[in-house]
Amino acid sequence: MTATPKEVKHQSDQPGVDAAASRDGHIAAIRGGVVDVAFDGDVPRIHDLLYAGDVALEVAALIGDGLVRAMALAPVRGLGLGMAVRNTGGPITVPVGDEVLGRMLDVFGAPIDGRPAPKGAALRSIHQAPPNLSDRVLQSETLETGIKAIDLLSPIERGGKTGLFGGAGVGKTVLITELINNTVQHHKGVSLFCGIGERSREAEELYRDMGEAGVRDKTVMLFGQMNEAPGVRFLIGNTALTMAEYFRDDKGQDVLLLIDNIFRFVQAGSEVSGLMGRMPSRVGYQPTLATELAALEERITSTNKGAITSIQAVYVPADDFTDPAAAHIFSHLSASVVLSRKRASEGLYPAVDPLASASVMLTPSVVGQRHYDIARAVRRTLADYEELRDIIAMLGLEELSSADRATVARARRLERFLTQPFFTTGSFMGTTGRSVPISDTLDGCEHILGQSQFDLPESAYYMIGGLQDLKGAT
Ligand SMILES: Nc1ncnc2c1ncn2[C@@H]1O[C@H](COP(=O)(O)OP(=O)(O)OP(=O)(O)O)[C@@H](O)[C@H]1O
Repeated sequence: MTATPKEVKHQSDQPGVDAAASRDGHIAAIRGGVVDVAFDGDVPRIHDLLYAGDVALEVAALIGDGLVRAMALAPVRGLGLGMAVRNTGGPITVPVGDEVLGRMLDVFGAPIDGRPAPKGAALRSIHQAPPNLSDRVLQSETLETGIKAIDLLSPIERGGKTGLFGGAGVGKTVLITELINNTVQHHKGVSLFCGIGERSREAEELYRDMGEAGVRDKTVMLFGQMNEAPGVRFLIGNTALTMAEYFRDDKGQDVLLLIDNIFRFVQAGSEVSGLMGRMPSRVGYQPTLATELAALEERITSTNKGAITSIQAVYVPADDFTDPAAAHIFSHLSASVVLSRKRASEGLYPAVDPLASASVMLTPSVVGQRHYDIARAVRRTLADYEELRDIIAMLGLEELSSADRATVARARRLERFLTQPFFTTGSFMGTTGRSVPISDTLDGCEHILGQSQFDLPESAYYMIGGLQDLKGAT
């Protein structure tokens, strides 16, 4: 490693280049969001922050002969070959502490909410090692969300990582916003929202929603959205983790970390990798996909000082769950809520696929025997119904045995009972949201599973809260 002097001296020794102190270099090549910089004196280290004018660059590879390859963290418009580049001599640092609460910040921890920069906060490098294995703790407690399908079939682990998987437009963002609405208010510690590569307007909407819900002052919002350079989308997760780690390690607080959308982090890594000249691997992804993802995901853990509970939306390209990005993300999670296009197309929101969603929490020792048995019975009934669907399509419902007909009646009511109106969609659905305690969800499912004849039509079970709402329908 090269020691770099703290002060930057400017001296002109090249025509057209105004700064060439031992720490300064000049642009040798520009390829999209990747810039090669040549240094005559000290060569920067990996992760050092460089500036070409006011465009920030982060060193990603050392090529040799004084040449480094860096990711641009802003549009490279205006940069030219030979332009002077200044090495700051250290990595990106961001403010950490209570000063960032209630703020909307970018990858540098700089404000994007129009208010002055957080003052007096300590600065910390965004690149940190994950905690030692011996410091990690596993918890066996669930985080109740009030969303029936999730609490019943894929309970979220407190201090664990949950993924919300789904293709385009099946309701990931709506679900994560509802989870914020239902959990942030009751959460005792702080919450961090990290927006990666999604629409910029969603950031603005969320900021307003948080203000309206009165939870903004215990929340930090970080955004590297789709209009930003791939380098920003790649690093914003590290910025969020650095702030989360401060609350966990220095303040001993519990942190709720919501990420929308972790797939965009992988995608940004693949954009950068292509520009860096690495050969693509499976399905065109970067060869370093697994290590890049692990470097980020391994930092999201709970230690004996505090817990980080994370909920991550995962875009699944072309609804293909075998996609390497989706498969790798999956391997880091303790619960996965899978959203299905078929359910969304039938209006069964939230479009949770009851057979594909799973959680390590769904064991009798954690959720209790009754919950476990009901969840299994619900799955079995829905799986049986899936098998009967083809027969019904070919021969009609009348050809089924009376036992099978009862299964179909139960399954169709369960499917509808597991839908629920959301608070966050109230404005366009014209309904008020419902948060359902798990005890009501269990009672409702148990009731449906125990019947073979139903007085009420299927539609009575659609978009309600607990069974009390059903009584209202009679
Ligand atoms: N719980 C719900 N209740 C009613 N409508 C919903 C619900 N969830 C999703 N929708 C409908 O589906 C649309 C898409 O949802 P959303 O934007 O959350 O999808 P997404 O999976 O995040 O999509 P993208 O991948 O494009 O970001 C919403 O605008 C809404 O019309």
